[in-house]
Amino acid sequence: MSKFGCLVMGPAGAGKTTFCSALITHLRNNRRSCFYVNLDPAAEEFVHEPDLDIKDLISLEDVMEEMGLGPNGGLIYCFEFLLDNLDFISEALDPLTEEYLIIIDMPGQIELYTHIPILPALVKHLTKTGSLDINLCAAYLLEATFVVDRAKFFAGTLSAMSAMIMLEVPHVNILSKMDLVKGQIGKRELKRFLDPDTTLLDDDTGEGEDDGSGATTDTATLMRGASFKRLNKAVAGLIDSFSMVSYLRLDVQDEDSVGGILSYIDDAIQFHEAQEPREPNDEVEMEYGDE
Ligand SMILES: Nc1nc2c(ncn2[C@@H]2O[C@H](COP(=O)(O)OP(=O)(O)OP(=O)(O)O)[C@@H](O)[C@H]2O)c(=O)[nH]1
Repeated sequence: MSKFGCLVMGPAGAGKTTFCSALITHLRNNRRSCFYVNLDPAAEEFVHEPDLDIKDLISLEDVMEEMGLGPNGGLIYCFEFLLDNLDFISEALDPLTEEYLIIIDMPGQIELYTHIPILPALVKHLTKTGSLDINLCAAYLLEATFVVDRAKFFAGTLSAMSAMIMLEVPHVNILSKMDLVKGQIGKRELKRFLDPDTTLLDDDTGEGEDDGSGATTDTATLMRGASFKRLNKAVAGLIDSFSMVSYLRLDVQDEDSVGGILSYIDDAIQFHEAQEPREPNDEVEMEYGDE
């Protein structure tokens, strides 16, 4: 029996749970079934109650208290415990038919996506034949407000790429909270972030703006000096060579935006084998300010 799922990832506060909730509302409005899995052992509040919640297996609060661990060490302990108890997931997901979209809400600790091999082990269990065999798409969220700080945006893009490389499942990148940049960035400029234009890293004037507070803004946070320029160039080359990096725009208040992203996720899942991904962002349809 085929199963379909979406693993929702991204840094802390990127809007993962809000996106899951918008997806569930959209699916229900369109009479589609979904099964919501919360894998964040610290998450407390949900618009839609999870159908499966890691907290019923282990809670971060208990781990921190009983093991004397901090929040990050505690989270890793929770995931190691989950990997030792994968039946908790299998037993819940096994009976689901292909009518369901399984939505998996992940925690935001960046370590999970970059340098600990816990996620690949989990994804392997979810996707490989012989276990659950779910056709899985990863959705990686990055906050649209990062576009005002290019160094931050490209660092976020590198972490999205890291997750992409580590998991080896169909992957969509999403710029979340588009409402927060509406009216602040022109269409042409926005397009340079949606299909990351690495010359943005060269646009640094080298001076930065000093607002008199001792802090500097925007381009001032980019690295400078000859060695930093070389590093920026190497990062740009790496992102350029990875031609699949592009972002979809998410505005959770806009039903069409949520529906559009769902259709990319559906496509990524269904046509993974066809190797003919759609080209996102050929047109920027929504208005996000004047040129
Ligand atoms: N303006 C705006 N705020 C949003 C949007 N999505 C989420 N938020 C807010 O951003 C904050 C974090 O949202 P969450 O959905 O909890 O983010 P998360 O990625 O699940 O957070 P963690 O699980 O803690 O990593 C909340 O205060 C949300 O209300 C959005 O599209 N627009």
